[in-house]
Formats: sequence, structure tokens, C-alpha cells
Amino acid sequence: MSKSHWLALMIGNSRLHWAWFIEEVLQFAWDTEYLPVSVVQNLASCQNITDFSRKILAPGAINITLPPIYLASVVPQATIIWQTYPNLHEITLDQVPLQGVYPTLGIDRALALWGAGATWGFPALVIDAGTALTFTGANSDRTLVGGAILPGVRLQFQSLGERTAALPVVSTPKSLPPRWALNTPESIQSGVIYTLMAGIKDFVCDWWQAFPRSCVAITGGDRALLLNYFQAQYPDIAAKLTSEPHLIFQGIRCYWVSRGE
Ligand SMILES: Nc1ncnc2c1ncn2[C@@H]1O[C@H](COP(=O)(O)OP(=O)(O)O)[C@@H](O)[C@H]1O
Ligand SMILES: CC(C)(COP(=O)(O)O)[C@@H](O)C(=O)NCCC(=O)O
Ligand SMILES: [K+]
Repeated sequence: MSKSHWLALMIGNSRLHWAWFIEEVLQFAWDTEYLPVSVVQNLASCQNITDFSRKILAPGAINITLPPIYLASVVPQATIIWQTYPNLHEITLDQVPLQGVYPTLGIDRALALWGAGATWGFPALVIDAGTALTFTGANSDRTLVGGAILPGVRLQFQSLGERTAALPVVSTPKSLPPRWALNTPESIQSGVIYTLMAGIKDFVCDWWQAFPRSCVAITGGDRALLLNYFQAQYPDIAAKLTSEPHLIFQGIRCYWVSRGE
């Protein structure tokens, strides 16, 4: 029997996250920008698979087998576009085996937590440093303990620059800035970064008080950046964080396996 190839697509608020799987093994993962409107319109106009492959995948080619896409999204408008894809499996919260979730919990948070628990065991806490930064934790019964949501790194700089007259939108520093800054850009960098780190440290320490041996996994676009800062400022905590770029894909993989495909 031939092995099954499939794609995972996570639609986040900043970009699309893709992974190519063969059976339950992740082969390759990449990020793309949102598709240009012209491509989306073209996609929406497709009538069937042949039409789709001719217009989108490989103009001129016929009879291409489209891989199934397992889709999870926290951006409803962007989901609509993909519902025209002929071989789509949309993952919803009721398909994630966690107890005590509330109806509006983000599917990305649920999948990352499932992925973390399946990989390192429950209890587990996930820090997802994406457009928004989230904490999401479950206990040893796989019951959601709860979490928190705050603006992510880039969003903090953007919103400060865009909603004030005198503040520029500064870039995210690659390494830890000086705490006591003597110019405007570094003052903004210091304020955002040191407050963010203190906040993360406080959440993580509170979690470890309740669940001392729990895995705390960090994922998302700013994962490596935050880990760098932590290594410089709180190396003891950095050493106890588990860094995993593909936590949501681990959750989607669990979903794929649970379907017995
Ligand atoms: N090309 C990029 N586009 C957007 N964000 C990026 C990019 N490269 C790095 N980042 C960082 O990743 C963060 C967004 O994380 P990501 O996991 O991609 O978000 P989401 O899952 O919400 O789409 C931003 O705060 C930003 O600092
Ligand atoms: C908190 C989020 C915006 C994070 O999304 P992201 O930054 O990964 O794009 C997303 O998980 C979401 O829309 N959640 C719904 C609200 C909730 O989880 O309570
Ligand atoms: K919103």
C-alpha cells in the first residue's frame, strides 16, 4: 500500500504555517504570507479538482492528485477561502481530547497543548509566542487549567508606535537591550522586553508551584528570540523551557493518528 502524504495548514493571525507529512512523520515545515487576493479569487472560481490543479497547482497539467489538507485556523475570514479546496479536513475544538475547554478557546492553543502533552506528558504548559502571546495549561487529567492572552512581541511595538504621536515603531532587538535606556527607541525596547520577560517568568513560576514537574514548552514565531533573552537574563528558567517550533503540528499529527487514517 502506498504511504499517505498530507499537508497540515495552521492559519495564524500573521501568516500561514504549513507542514508536509508522510504518514505520521513530519517531513518539512514552512511559513507563507497570506495569499494575494488574485490567487484567492482564482481559487474560489475553481469548480472541481481538475479545474483546481489546472488553475492553481500546475497550469497545463491534468489529473494531479491533491494531497489532503488538515486545516486549523484562528482567522475565520481566511478559513472561508480554504473551504473551496476539494480535499480539506477542518479540525475543530470538539475533536481535541482535552477536558474543560471553553467554546471560544483558540484551536491553535488546544492543538499545541495536545501536542505537548502527547510528547512530554501531562501536566503541560504551552507558551505560544505568536501574534498574540498565550499561556495554555492542562493538568494530569488532561483538563484545561486555564491560560492567558497578551499582545505578542511585534504587536506590542506596532501598537505603541501606531497609537502615539511621538513614538516610532521600533524593531525587535535581536539581543537583550539595556534596561535603563537613554533614548526613545531603546526605552521602548526595554519597556516591552523586560516587562514581557518578567511576565512570562511570573506565569511559569506560578505554574511550577502548582505542577513542579510539568513540562513548559515554548513555540511560535518569537520562540527563539524569547529564549535568547531568557538565556541572558534568567538562564535557570531558560534551561527548564522546552523549545519546539512545531508544537501545533504535533497536535495536528495526533489528530491525524486519532482518525486512524
Ligand atoms: N515574516 C514574519 N511575519 C510575521 N511575523 C514574523 C515574521 N518573522 C518573524 N516573525 C515574528 O513572529 C511573530 C508572529 O508569530 P507567528 O507564530 O508567525 O504568528 P501567528 O501564528 O499568529 O501567525 C511576530 O511577533 C514576529 O516577531
Ligand atoms: C489568542 C489567539 C489570537 C492566538 O492566535 P495567534 O497569535 O497564534 O495568531 C487565538 O488563539 C485565538 O483567537 N483565540 C481565541 C480566544 C481564546 O483562546 O480564548
Ligand atoms: K479580533
